[in-house]
Amino acid sequence: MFSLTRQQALHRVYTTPSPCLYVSAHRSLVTDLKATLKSVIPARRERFLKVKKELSGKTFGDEKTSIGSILGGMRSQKSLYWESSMIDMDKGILFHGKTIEECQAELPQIPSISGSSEINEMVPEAMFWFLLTGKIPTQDQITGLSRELAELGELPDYVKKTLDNLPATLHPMSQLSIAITLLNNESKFARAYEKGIPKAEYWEHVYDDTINLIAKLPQIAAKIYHNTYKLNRINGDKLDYSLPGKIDLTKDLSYNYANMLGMTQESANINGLTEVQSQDFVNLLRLYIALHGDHEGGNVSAHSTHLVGSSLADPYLSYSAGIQGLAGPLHGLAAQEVVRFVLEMNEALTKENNGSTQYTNKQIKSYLWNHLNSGRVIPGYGHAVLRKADPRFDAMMAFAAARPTIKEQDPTFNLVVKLSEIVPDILKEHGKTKNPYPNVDSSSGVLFHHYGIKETLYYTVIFGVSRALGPLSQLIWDRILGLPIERPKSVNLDTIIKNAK
Ligand SMILES: CC(=O)SCCNC(=O)CCNC(=O)[C@H](O)C(C)(C)COP(=O)(O)OP(=O)(O)OC[C@H]1O[C@@H](n2cnc3c(N)ncnc32)[C@H](O)[C@@H]1OP(=O)(O)O
Ligand SMILES: O=C([O-])CC(=O)C(=O)O
Repeated sequence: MFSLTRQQALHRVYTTPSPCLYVSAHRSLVTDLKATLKSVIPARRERFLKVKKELSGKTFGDEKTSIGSILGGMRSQKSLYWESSMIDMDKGILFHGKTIEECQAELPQIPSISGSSEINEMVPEAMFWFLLTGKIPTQDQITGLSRELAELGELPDYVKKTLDNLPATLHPMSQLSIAITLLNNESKFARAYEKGIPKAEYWEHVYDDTINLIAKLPQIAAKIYHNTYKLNRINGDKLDYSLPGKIDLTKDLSYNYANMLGMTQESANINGLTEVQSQDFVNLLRLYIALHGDHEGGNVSAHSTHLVGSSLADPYLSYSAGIQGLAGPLHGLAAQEVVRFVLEMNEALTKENNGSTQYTNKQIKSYLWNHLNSGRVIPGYGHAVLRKADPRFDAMMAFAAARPTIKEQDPTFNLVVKLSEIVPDILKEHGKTKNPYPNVDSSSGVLFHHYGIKETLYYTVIFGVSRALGPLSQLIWDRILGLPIERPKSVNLDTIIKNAK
């Protein structure tokens, strides 16, 4: 008698449409594309979820890949080569095997001007040098690199003009990706490729483009901030697009970024910071940009940069793709979402308390439950790889702890700290999140907020200035090592079912 193999039986179970779905698809009067799509969704969704539920634990044929991984964002699948950093799910990020504390102790810092803040931080230039070479740079090497970046920092006119003409309503991250894409006009790699250079020479041009891009990011970012939020209207309708501070060739990248934002004593000092506060803000940028530079290869921004670069698109186009991935709320945009969430919660609970900010933990918990029950995530919590509090979160908190006035004077900061004590237990009780602890995005925006950068939608742009460090250093290595175009195989549900083992 004809008998089905186990594979065929499985295939039949998952491919026979349920009678009611069959009927409803027949009955619908399909008149346009969207309606047609709508009519096929229920059966296809039901089948997908059934396969996901029942076959996730199985492997695809004789391969090690689990079906859960194919259908679930390739979580924990080892399929990318990345040298500069690796996440240990309990220890957090290790840069060439070194913890954040070790990097802070070993990487060069830039001493503050005397009379100002005594606490200094590692600088992004040193982190970039370390990520790219695996070697700890000397102070002199860093001074030289800072100078080189400062000399390349000025934007070409066409980039400035394009940024000046973008609508202020355009999200700062979209502006950032546009400006980076425009710089493809400068690409030495694209020009050299057009001429036809040997593969062994690719990396040198990718290196030059990378340095040029990293150098220009602070001015792009400062311009986006001023164009979007701080434009001065003069003479009625004439707009002043100039930045409140310039690039100082003797200074490091973070100082120059702060200067162009107008946050130093030497610039317009737009928020009226004291000398110590503006030194601290520069140090905040140094720490933040160094810390956020790399988080192994699988995160969306790093992976997008690597993927697009694998087609031999130049570093500008590749990193612009990375920026677009960073702009998603489950990734870098969480930096803005956290502060928005905290401010909205504060407003709602203050209102509920008839104008008093002395609301209770019980009220906070109930607010969090309402938020979760409405199907939304709590921004700044959870992680795809980490299974403990993000050590970058701890490092940012340590920055704040070393400056006691932050805690003494800033209720928003204190609310973020309070949430970090309350949310993990709520998420554990909620029972879905694999990591209920705060990630790096919980801590960063609120510190920028503290120094007067209150425009929440801007925070991820600062992330974008940083994230260039790791993915672009890996891109240089991709070309040194001649890595091929990335092209994994995709499979449809029928094939998955047929091959489930
Ligand atoms: C720099 C960075 O990118 S750090 C991450 C920044 N992003 C955020 O802070 C946004 C909030 N966090 C999240 O959405 C997630 O934790 C992510 C995107 C970071 C990781 O996603 P995943 O690896 O899929 O997490 P995980 O496996 O724990 O998810 C399981 C379930 O818990 C839910 N979950 C995860 N984190 C949270 C959270 N913070 N709040 C509520 N629910 C959550 C997921 O949405 C998922 O629900 P589902 O089964 O209904 O789809
Ligand atoms: O690693 C991730 O998936 C997200 C993250 O924290 C980062 O990219 O910094």
